[in-house]
Formats: sequence, structure tokens, C-alpha cells
Amino acid sequence: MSVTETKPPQWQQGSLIEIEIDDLSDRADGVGRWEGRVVFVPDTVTGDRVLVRLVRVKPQYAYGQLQKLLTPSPHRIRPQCIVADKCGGCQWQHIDLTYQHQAKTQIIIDALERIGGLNHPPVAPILNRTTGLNYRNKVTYPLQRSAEGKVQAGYYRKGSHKLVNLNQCPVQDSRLDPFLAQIKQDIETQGWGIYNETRQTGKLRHLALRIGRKTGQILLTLISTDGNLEGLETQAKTWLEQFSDLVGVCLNKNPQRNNIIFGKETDCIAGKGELEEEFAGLSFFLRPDTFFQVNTETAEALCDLILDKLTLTGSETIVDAYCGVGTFTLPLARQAKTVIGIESQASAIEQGKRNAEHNQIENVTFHVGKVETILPQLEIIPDLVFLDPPRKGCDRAVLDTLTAIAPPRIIYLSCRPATLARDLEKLVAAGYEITLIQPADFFPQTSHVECAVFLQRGNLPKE
Ligand SMILES: C[S@@+](CC[C@H](N)C(=O)[O-])C[C@H]1O[C@@H](n2cnc3c(N)ncnc32)[C@H](O)[C@@H]1O
Repeated sequence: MSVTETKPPQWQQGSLIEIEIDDLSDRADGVGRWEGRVVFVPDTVTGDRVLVRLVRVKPQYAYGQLQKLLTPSPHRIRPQCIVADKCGGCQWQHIDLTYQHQAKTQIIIDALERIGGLNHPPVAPILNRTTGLNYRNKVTYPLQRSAEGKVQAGYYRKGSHKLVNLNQCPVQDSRLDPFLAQIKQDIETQGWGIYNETRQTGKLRHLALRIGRKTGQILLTLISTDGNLEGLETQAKTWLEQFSDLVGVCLNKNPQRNNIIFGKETDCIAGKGELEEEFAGLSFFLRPDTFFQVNTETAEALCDLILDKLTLTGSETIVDAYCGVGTFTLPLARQAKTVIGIESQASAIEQGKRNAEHNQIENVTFHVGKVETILPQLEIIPDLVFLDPPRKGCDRAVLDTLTAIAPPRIIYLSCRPATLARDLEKLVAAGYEITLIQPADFFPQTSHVECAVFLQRGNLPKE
């Protein structure tokens, strides 16, 4: 053996290997192969040739750390964000939007085939109404103190609980940018203690900002372990004077030791406790702590598409399950006989009722409770059930009720392809046919994707 010859790399932690990335996973990592095993590499994209250090090694797969980009992919771009390589808020800033869309479509197809058992599912071109930047209408930043004692707000560093301090973020609505530096400085001046989970000291946990994209109205919310922050009232009034688009300052109380951001109680400290937004030609009041789609423009485009494809006649009874503040309930109600909204968060239903009244929509009723409990109690066969569950998908009992009552049409709106595919398998086995699969890019620069699936049974004409 010559002295210059080096040993070939082994399948073990620390090894350096050279691979080509040939796919993107639904967890946002690039995927490459080495001697028949799979290697997941964050910060890469299909077409990259890379030198990777193996960090977590299992018999058939491993995670690798990018050491050197040998040949860049044609899908690679310079990130718009200066901290994109560190910040855990986005994972795909280095990938062009066209390829992000291609990858998201493939993630949906893979889930529907592998988990849902569907054969060549017909997925429509992805819907998108933004440039991929400045789109988020809501941000919630954890607060921490730096080693020097400075107040910091931002997203966690990739794979850690250390903050990347931000004074600006290219995916949030740019009208929120001026708040970051000012609020942090004022928290510091006020001397409010920042919550430290390990030591159980301090109070302030998060800073949340929500903006009405059409109205420009902004709500600022501080999330604290208790409802008492000395000097907040005076400071809140100063913020209202300082920022002309700010309509209210709120304080949310969250004493729980868990990773849920908002607690159950929110008080308005100064100004208003809700902002006004326009969506699908209607006016919505939004509190800081209720769910609202973060990408207003693309959600609105999807709502229009859904209404267009449904061609409602005005005679339909619709159930909107997981209805939130009525984002889809109210637009559906304008074209149907009646809509019944079901939602577990009481404050969202309160908001939904107020929104219905404000828009003079009278053909809606709302129920507070779990869909799995309320849906069977309705004892009706609706013409359409609109499902929009959280990421974990529908409870088994919801799917059982649906197959028992067998509404002629179902729309399943999902933000997680894996649980969507799992639930669709059951609905298809119960006799439903998929007539349209419509992805929408609600979350550019991440691997997350929204998807609306139209299902029908019987001999109804297809969308
Ligand atoms: C993805 S959001 C959709 C909200 C609404 N459709 C919208 O577009 O604004 C899911 C909603 O389901 C609610 N939720 C979660 N689990 C629930 C359950 N088991 N029953 C009823 N609502 C639930 C959440 O509070 C949240 O408002």
C-alpha cells in the first residue's frame, strides 16, 4: 500500500462522504444516497454535489452535516435573509420558489401514494399569490437574554433552544419590522424579567405581532407567566402613540410549563383587543390568540377556488368542522342555505359569532366543542362537510361519523400531507372518490404545504 493512499470512508459517525442530493424530504432536508443507504442533509437541494460529515448514523440511514458545497444545484439561490444559515424559522431560503413548489407537490404525491395507498393521485398545480417573502401576517418570537444581558427576540437556531436575535425578518410583513428593535429596547428599559424555564425566573415569554394585510392594523401582545407587568399600561400608551398602525396592546397570561405559546387569558391593556381584516370580501375581527391563516393572500385565493369549484346553489346545508373564527364558514354561508361551524376554542367561536353579525350573515350557527363529540350529535346528513383539522388530522371518531352519515361531498383542507393521506385512505375505503387535489403554498421558504382535497360519493358531476 502506498503511503499517500487514504482509507475509504466508513458508515460511522464522523466520516466524511461525498454524495449527490437527489430529493427533498418532507422535513425539509436534502436526501442523498451512499452505498445503498439514505443520508439526510439540511441546507442542501436536489442537484447539489456535497461533502458531508455523518453525525447520526443508523443501519440504513444517517443525518449528515454539510461540510462543503462541491457543485451547486441549478435550484440554489442566494438567501434573502442574512441569518438564513443559522435561523430555524425557514429551511428553504436557499431554494428558488419554483423548485420549492415542485418539491411540495412531490411531498404530497409521495404521502398520498405511500401512506394513503393512492395510485398516481391527480395533483393540480400549486396555488400561490405571494413572492414568497413579506407574507406572514403573524409572528410569535420567544424572548431571551443574551450573555451580555441584552433582551433578544427571534427564532430558535436550527436544532437548538438558543435564539437568533432578529431586528427584521424577510418572511414577515415588512410593516412589522420596526417593532422588533424598539420593543426589545423598551422591555430592557422597563426592567421586565425575561422568563427562564430552567431557573424558573422572570416573566416575559414571547412577543407576538399580528397585522391585517389589507387594513394595516397591528396588534402587539406580550405573553407573560402572570398578568402583572409593572408599568405596562403607560408603556402600551407610548407604543400606541409611537406606531400609527398599532391599534392595540394586549397581555396574555401563560403560567404553564410547556411549549404552548398562548395561555387561556388575554387582556387588552391599551387601544383595542382585536384588529380588523378583510378576507374573501368580508370583514373579520381577529384577536391575538385565535387561529387565522398566516398567508392571507394565498388563503383567500384558495377560498375563491373552493367556492368556484363547489358551485353551490343556495340550498345546501354545510358543516364547517374545525371552523376557527369562521374564515371559511362565512364565505360558504353567503352561497349556501345554512352553515354549522364546530370549533373547540371558545374564544374563536365568540369571534366567529361576532364576525357573522358584523357581516350581517344570519344563516350560520356555531358550536363550541370537539368535532368528534359535536358532529355525531347533530343528527343531520349535510350536503357538504368542510374539514380543516390541525396538523394531527381528524380523530378516528370523526372519520367513523363521516362514513356513517355519508355526506355527498367532503372537502378536506390539510396542512400536513402525512395525516391527510392517512385519513383519505379511510374515506376512499368508505366509498369516496377524490375529484381534485389542490395544493397551496401558504408557507413559502419552508417545506410545509397546505392542500385541499375534494371528495364525493354517488353520481354527482365531478369538479
Ligand atoms: C387549521 S385550524 C383551521 C381554522 C379555520 N378553518 C381557518 O381556516 O381559520 C384548526 C382549528 O381547529 C381547532 N381544533 C383543534 N382540534 C379540534 C377538535 N378536536 N375539535 C374542534 N376544533 C378543533 C383549533 O382550535 C383551530 O381553530
